[in-house]
Amino acid sequence: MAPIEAKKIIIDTDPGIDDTMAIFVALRSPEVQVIGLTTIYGNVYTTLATRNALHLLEIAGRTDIPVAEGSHVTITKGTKLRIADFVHGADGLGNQNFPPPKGKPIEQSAAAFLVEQAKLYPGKITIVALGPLTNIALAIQLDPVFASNIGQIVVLGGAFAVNGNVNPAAEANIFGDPDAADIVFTSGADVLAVGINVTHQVILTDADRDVLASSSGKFAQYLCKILEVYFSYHHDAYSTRGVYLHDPTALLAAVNPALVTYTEGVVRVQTSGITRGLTILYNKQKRFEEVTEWWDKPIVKVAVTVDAPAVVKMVMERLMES
Ligand SMILES: O=c1[nH]cnc2c1ncn2[C@@H]1O[C@H](CO)[C@@H](O)[C@H]1O
Repeated sequence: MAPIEAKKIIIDTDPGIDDTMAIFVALRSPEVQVIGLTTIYGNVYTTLATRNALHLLEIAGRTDIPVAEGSHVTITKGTKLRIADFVHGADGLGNQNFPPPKGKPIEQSAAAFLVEQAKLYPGKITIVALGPLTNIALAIQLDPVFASNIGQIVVLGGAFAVNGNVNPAAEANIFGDPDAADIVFTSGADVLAVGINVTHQVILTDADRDVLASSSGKFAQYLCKILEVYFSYHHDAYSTRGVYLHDPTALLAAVNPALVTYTEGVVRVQTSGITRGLTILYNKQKRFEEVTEWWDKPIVKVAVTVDAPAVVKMVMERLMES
């Protein structure tokens, strides 16, 4: 039997402590081949996201993987960005003051890289989008066939029928660029949204962190250095005893789709007002009298359940390998 070809993935990322976990888990997942990282603002500004992405690949010994720098502004050229340094530390990596990386990003922009790779491997590439969706929306605008060329876009974002984490309406990645998110959700691409309604079920506990700390694995050791800021933020902001594994859950949904179940419908994003960033899924159960903003838009997938113990187990096992 021919060996199963590893799924090609590009991680669009704003590292970020949980981004770091997701990137490391991806590099330890034989089911996928990471063919590039593209960077975006969110947890940090884009320049720092690029620096951190290069640094993480150097830590992992994977400088063969290209990093393409993404947009510094929103899709509407907005420069007033919301940066979650209070969740990840000022450097995005738990205030560790790591030395600057030796490597450089490639010349191509993130959007151009995404377009090129989707053309090279039509239907074969999965984008795992861990930050605001500006780069993906730019790729959609750059190339009219990008949405059909791309295999799947797994979006870590949205708060479907639950409160957000920026405010009661909005989840951070969608709030970061709601216009871009609406472009992606209505593009016709195969989109799977993994929202915080799902990722808030996946918790790495204080006890799990102790187990990680006892591992001599390179990734486990590195993570234990940077996790403190993420844990203390969660202890202050939520009453959970542990941290949410947002980005690793989305990544593992791409690695093994059987870890989540999903429903299908049309997703629109509120782009203005007090509910800016709100994600609303129309489940197609009612035929409305009126023509709505949802009616003629393509269907996407929205995750509804996750096998949380399996996700935590995979994250732990893969991070603890030496
Ligand atoms: O409270 C928060 N505010 C802003 N960003 C957050 C918060 N909690 C987690 N994240 C970051 O945003 C994504 C999930 O929404 C995750 O990538 C996480 O790192």
